Amino acid sequence: MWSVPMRTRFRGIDVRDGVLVRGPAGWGEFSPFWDYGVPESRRWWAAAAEAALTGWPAPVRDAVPVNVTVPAVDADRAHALVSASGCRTAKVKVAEPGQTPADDLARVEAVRDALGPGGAVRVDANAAWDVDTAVARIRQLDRVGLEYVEQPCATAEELAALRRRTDVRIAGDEVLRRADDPLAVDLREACDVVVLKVQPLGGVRAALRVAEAHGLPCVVSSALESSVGLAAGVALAAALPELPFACGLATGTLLDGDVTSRPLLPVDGALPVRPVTPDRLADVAAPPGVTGRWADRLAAVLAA
Ligand SMILES: O=C(O)CCC(=O)C1=CC=C[C@@H](O)[C@@H]1C(=O)O
Ligand SMILES: [Mg+2]
Repeated sequence: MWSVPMRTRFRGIDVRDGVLVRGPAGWGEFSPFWDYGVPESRRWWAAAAEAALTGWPAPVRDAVPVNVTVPAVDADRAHALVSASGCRTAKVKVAEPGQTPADDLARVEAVRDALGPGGAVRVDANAAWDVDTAVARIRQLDRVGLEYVEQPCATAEELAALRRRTDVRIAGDEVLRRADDPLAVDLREACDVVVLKVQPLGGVRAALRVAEAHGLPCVVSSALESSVGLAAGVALAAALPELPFACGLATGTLLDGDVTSRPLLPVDGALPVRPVTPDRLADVAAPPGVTGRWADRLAAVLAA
């Protein structure tokens, strides 16, 4: 069990932790967020089991372009993060609690300034808006030119209603990864892009099936994993027949530490497709109380 502080609070999280498992095919990660219950966490376990027992399909590319992920920080910090990243695409968190529309606009403008006109800016609202609010906010943020807006509203019906009222592409994230059956959600009118996350979808092969079922362009993004979990995301991105957009897999830079001495961090806006060996487990070992909570959680997921 590992535990690492976040450099910046993200999604209300200050510390990220999880379980690594080793099997004949390699290492897998099980790290559902603490607010996720047992039924939802089963798919996260399936992803870890796949990595450890079976491994992943063969890659069709040897590098994966990635976006820098910009938390809900002030405009100056956002500018510095993007400038330091080496990435040509940035994903900016908007509509977070405590942030005003003016804060969001200032952050997005700073990111556009850091990237220059040739870069791509996307935003993620994590389902915070109703349709009318989304129309208004997207119109305002699109002043800088948006590549897409990720999960502006909660449901597929709302996304479809919004999509009829905006020219900016809509990407679906929670609508898929938190669905009871991600294969069965009807996204035809709702989305232009689907966001695939390996653990929430139950593994690399399961995510490839989701991609095939929806037939839309895909972006692979992380669940804020250690480099062991990120490697599964890279494997998915490397196995997709087409990869038209940068992926959200550069989140290693949000963690203040990692399970390996060779973390998966972006170089020139891309991650290499390569195995990750967790050789720093002793340095990032979770404290005893946290280890006990993970053991209980794993037992509950395996029991049912
Ligand atoms: O997509 C990225 O750039 C990084 C990953 C990321 O943003 C997320 C990871 C995990 C939980 C989420 O709140 C968040 C997202 O909503 O996409
Ligand atoms: Mg998202």
